[in-house]
Amino acid sequence: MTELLAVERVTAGYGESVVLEDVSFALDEGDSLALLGRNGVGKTSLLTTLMGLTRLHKGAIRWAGKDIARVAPYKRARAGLGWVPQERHMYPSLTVEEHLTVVARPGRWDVKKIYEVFPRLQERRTNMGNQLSGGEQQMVAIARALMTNPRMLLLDEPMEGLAPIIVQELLGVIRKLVQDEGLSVIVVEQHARLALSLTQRAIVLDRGCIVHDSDSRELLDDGAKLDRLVSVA
Ligand SMILES: Nc1ncnc2c1ncn2[C@@H]1O[C@H](COP(=O)(O)OP(=O)(O)OP(=O)(O)O)[C@@H](O)[C@H]1O
Repeated sequence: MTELLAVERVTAGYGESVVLEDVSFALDEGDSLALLGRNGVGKTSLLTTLMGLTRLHKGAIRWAGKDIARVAPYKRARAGLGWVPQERHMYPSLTVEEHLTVVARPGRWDVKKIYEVFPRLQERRTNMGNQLSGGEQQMVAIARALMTNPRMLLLDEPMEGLAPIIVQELLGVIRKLVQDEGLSVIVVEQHARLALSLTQRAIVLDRGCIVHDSDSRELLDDGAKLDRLVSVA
């Protein structure tokens, strides 16, 4: 497999403050990673560092073989990093379909394919951004990122605040993207077991450092260790 993303000894933060320290990992095309850890350990900051939205103090970030440490966020998005932020960012004046078409870039993901994977969005295609449930908004946020035809999707707590039945529906969709479509993903999730069930590999952060890196299966099978690593004391 070809290396898609390499994070090498990255130390990053906000201004002078450091929230990620000496973080290293690499992912190949098609890999799926669960990024776990307690609140405030730096999971979101790792995603925003990949997008170029924090200050990189030290280290290197390589994307498809190129150093992107000094590349602007919009160019990283254009190069194939599809970020789905926690806040979802719906526009009340745009319909579901307009949310999708305004960001469309050429590639295998188009509105037709989106509706095959998210039939619920087809049903809601003429609804405005403020006429959607939380789960539907999350689906639009993911679908919108897919419309840019990314090579990797960065999902920041996609299940947050959603009812269990919607979590199951969304889980099915993300599983389809990872397993059937072979899309590379990094999933930040408080629901650690759900994230582990979706991915091949897991990294756990604690206070900005990687404290665990293994197959997702291995961590899922060791419940005591998982609880020790991610549960609130
Ligand atoms: N824009 C910012 N400016 C300054 N500090 C920030 C900013 N965003 C986050 N931080 C700090 O960086 C640290 C890591 O936060 P981050 O949101 O990355 O953690 P997290 O693991 O994603 O947490 P959560 O699960 O609560 O979202 C925290 O101490 C937080 O207060």
